[in-house]
Amino acid sequence: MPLSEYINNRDGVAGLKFIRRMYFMRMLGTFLCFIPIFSVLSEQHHSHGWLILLSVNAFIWPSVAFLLARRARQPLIVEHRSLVLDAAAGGFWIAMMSANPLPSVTIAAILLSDRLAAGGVELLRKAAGALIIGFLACWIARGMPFEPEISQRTAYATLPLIAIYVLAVSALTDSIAIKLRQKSDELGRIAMMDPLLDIANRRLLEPRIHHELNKIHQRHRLSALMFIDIDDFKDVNDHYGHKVGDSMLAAVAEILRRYTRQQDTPARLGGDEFVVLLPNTSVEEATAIGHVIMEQAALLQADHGIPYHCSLSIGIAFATREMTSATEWLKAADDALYTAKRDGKNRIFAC
Ligand SMILES: Nc1nc2c(ncn2[C@@H]2O[C@H](COP(=O)(O)OP(=O)(O)OP(=O)(O)O)[C@@H](O)[C@H]2O)c(=O)[nH]1
Repeated sequence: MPLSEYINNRDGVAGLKFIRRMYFMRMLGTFLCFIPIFSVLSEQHHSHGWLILLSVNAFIWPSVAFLLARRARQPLIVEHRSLVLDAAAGGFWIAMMSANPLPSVTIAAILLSDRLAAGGVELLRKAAGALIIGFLACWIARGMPFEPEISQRTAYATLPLIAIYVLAVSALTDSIAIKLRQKSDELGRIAMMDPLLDIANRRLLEPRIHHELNKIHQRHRLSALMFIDIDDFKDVNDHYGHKVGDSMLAAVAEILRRYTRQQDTPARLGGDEFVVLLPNTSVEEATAIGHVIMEQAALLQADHGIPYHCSLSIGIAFATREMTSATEWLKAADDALYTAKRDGKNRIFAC
């Protein structure tokens, strides 16, 4: 992913960070390019004026480009323009060096690969065009000189550019890759969570149910699926509004998080329906957990000021070796819940 795409997805603070990073990279790049270009120009006895212009390009331009981007309404567009300008300047200095091969090829390759990383193929195309135009304009104006000889001094002067800049670009790319990985992990986590309550959703629950079924098929053990539904929840919404309904859902989710064990997976399926996967759990243990959850829900009215007595119906189903899918097990738990509701609500039915 090009840097610009990464930055486009981020807020202004991160955009500013990007501009700062580019400032550092431009300072480093122009300084490292300055050394071999200065070496060639002085060997070719260019006038002081050109050496001063080179110094301005190397030491003043990076700060100007940084300020332009910082003050711009659309800093990224301005920064991209500066990157294209950098490429044109690179072409110009290559022509001024009479296309001296080692520094010319090194500078062109670094400029172009850097632009590819920063703005993808589109920026690369623009930068390559600017580099060629900058080069041809200056080269033709100078009578198309070519200087194939490389002095030892220029060869050594090019080495820091090759070594240090390539390392710096790799370090920058690595730090961005780490950030992208962290972002992707965070997005993965969000995708598995219910957007309203801080609790797992079906996307996380179903693979876990499937995994548990596989375990049950491998070695015989008892595991339960608990289906929980708030009784007459529609009345809560109708009488007290959705906000109170939402607080009740959040409070029930909190109870499920607190009163289930570490190996359990409490999740919200949708609406006022919750499911808890209880691996390696006996009938007594599952029923005891169900009772604790119901007792805590009954306390919500007094403890959390929820203006409605909260009662729950719970259906518990144990996996059988015949069950092959999460859907089958969920259906068995849903059927158990239906029985609890039908028998008068505010109760547990286990099968
Ligand atoms: N506040 C709130 N309400 C929701 C949300 N999602 C679904 N609901 C409401 O939850 C209610 C679910 O009601 P049901 O489970 O069908 O019926 P009930 O009133 O609970 O009756 P029983 O299940 O028979 O006890 C509906 O009124 C939905 O509009 C939500 O995120 N927030």
